Amino acid sequence: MISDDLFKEALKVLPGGVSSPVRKFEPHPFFAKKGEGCILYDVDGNRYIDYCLAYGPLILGHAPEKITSAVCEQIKKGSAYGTPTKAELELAKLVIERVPSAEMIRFVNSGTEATMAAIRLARAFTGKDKILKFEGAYHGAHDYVLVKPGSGAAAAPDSPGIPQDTTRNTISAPFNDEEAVASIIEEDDNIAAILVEPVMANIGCIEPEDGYLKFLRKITSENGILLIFDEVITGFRIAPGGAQEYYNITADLVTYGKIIGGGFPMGALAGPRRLMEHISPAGDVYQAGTFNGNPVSVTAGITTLKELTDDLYKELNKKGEIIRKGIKDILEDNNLEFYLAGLSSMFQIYFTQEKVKDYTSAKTANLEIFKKYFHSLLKGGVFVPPSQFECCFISAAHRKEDLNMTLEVVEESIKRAVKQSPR
Ligand SMILES: Cc1ncc(COP(=O)(O)O)c(C=O)c1O
Ligand SMILES: NCC(=O)CCC(=O)O
Repeated sequence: MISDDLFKEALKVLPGGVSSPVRKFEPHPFFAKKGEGCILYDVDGNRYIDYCLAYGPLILGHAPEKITSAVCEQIKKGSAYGTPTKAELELAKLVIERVPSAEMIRFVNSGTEATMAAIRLARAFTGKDKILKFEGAYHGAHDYVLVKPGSGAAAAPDSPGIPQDTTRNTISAPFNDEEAVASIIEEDDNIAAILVEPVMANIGCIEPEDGYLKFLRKITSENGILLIFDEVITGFRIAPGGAQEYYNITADLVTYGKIIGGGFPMGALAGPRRLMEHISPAGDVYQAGTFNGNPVSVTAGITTLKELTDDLYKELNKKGEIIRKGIKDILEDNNLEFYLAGLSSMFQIYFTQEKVKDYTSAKTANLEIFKKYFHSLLKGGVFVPPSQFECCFISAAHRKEDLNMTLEVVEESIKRAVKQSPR
């Protein structure tokens, strides 16, 4: 059966034909058959150089041999125990080695669970109710954070089904705007935490302006507010110690997901002992899960972190530079002033001439051009997330030839998309 037929079948049994809204695009998504290195194959016989990489976790590419064999060995010994394991202790230590601010860690099953637990802990610790997040930031699909969210939820914001009593405790501010945050804090002494994606990667890829994270650190410390870095995307991607290391800022709590599970379901919440010891059963802030610290995910996480050496990060950064320099040249050669964003092994082109620094400027992007660009890339054998408001990722498995081939397809696709779209 080909993707077209499978999608028709899927629509009958899966809401929207998919298991997560970001996966849907017109006329229908392709159905994946297998992934190998940086290549994703579909059931229709196509192959794509993959820059979606399952939305970020696959930093080593699809099915890396070391992970596959470690995981297979683990599965033979059991897939869940409901008891502690030596492996989760090993992963905890590996994270703590890389992330100096982390003295303790709680493993959960997703980024969503991690931010939910972080918020609960922050509220319990500070005795305050509200959280401040940023417009266009996505922290998962739970009630506390679906206020002006990014990613797929940007198209359908403020989901029905969330009590106003919940969302009234979530304030959002424009990113990279010091005054907005300062005035909210001045007027409200009931803020438990600022929750921030240090690099906003769910509305494309927006870096913090110079000094912005430092400002957040200072204003939170001065006002008894916890600073939570949501590093579900940046964690173990932009540096071994994530955005805390990259920008040299120490957050109070950090949430992880994606890469930490080595391509398997996992999230985590990490921080100093003084905070983490409030989590049950050490403390009374309840957090639990049947699959927390699942040995299969933990094994994949350990194997992945061990592969992520300084040399590998250098290589990944170099690949990011090749792609970004290549796209910059394409834009210049064609007299196009679109905004190119990215760092390390992350990138996105915004089809706008504005400098993108927050949700409002990101929203000036021409989505018609993006759609044409996306479909043209797909036709040329390059898969990126199907939304202007997601980020593209590069893996250790992408080779120079893949990057060069990609740049050819990108050039053709940008030209075609612009030509076909009235501006
Ligand atoms: C920054 C950030 N936080 C949290 C999440 C939620 O993670 P998950 O999809 O694993 O629940 C995501 C997912 O994309 C994310 O990008
Ligand atoms: N950047 C948004 C995501 O990664 C979400 C993935 C999903 O829900 O499938």
